[in-house]
Amino acid sequence: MLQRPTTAAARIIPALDTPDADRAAALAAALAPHCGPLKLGLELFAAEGPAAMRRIAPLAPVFLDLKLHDIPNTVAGAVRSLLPLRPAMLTLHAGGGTAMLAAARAAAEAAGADRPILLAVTVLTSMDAAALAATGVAGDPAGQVLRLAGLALAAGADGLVCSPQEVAAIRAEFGPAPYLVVPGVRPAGSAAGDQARTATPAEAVAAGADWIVVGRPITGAADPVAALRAIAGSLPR
Ligand SMILES: O=c1ccn([C@@H]2O[C@H](COP(=O)(O)O)[C@@H](O)[C@H]2O)c(=O)[nH]1
Repeated sequence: MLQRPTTAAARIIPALDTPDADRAAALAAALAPHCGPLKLGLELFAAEGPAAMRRIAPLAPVFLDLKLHDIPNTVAGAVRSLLPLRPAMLTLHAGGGTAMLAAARAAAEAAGADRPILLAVTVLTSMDAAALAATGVAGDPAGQVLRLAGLALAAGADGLVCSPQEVAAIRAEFGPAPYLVVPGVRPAGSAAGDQARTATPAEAVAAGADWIVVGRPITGAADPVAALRAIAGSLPR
């Protein structure tokens, strides 16, 4: 399994959110020497499929962010189908429940010591309290994040995806063991876009994030490598 990062730059996971495999590969080649894993998500996988993964994987460990969410048998099958691509990290929705997460873990075990880190997505960072309430979950998103975190870790998830605003509470409740991967980070002055629960990269790492996921602030910059390096330079040592 992938080890925790030991340098500031290695904490940064750029999100290669584009439907264009050539653009993703060019970004990956430029960014890989200056960052940690590279994130391949739904936009690129839906457009280009496993071929995109095969192009990116030689450059860096790949965080395959497909957010699996289906009945246990189907998710276990999807995990088995993805294992030959050798993702370093793989996401599932914690809301899929205990049986789904346990089935994913059992399927991933087939890859032995090289299996991907299984990350349970708690509450999407684009959701605020009102958006969450509209789904029938009243109250502060942090309460639901902690509830899903406990369920997911007990079911066999290795770590969690959460917003920077819940990192400290998760560390206080679950300690140092779970891998925490944190999107929704925004350098000071950059646009939040559709992200609702944000903080700066430095705040996320200071709170206890292992990795931060950064998409548009890097990929939308005139000089993505310079943007990435500026974020790395802002992180606590
Ligand atoms: O709760 C979540 C889970 C995943 N993501 C993903 O992270 C990146 C963030 O991109 P930005 O451009 O920096 O907003 C994106 O690929 C999402 O799919 C998330 O944002 N929140």
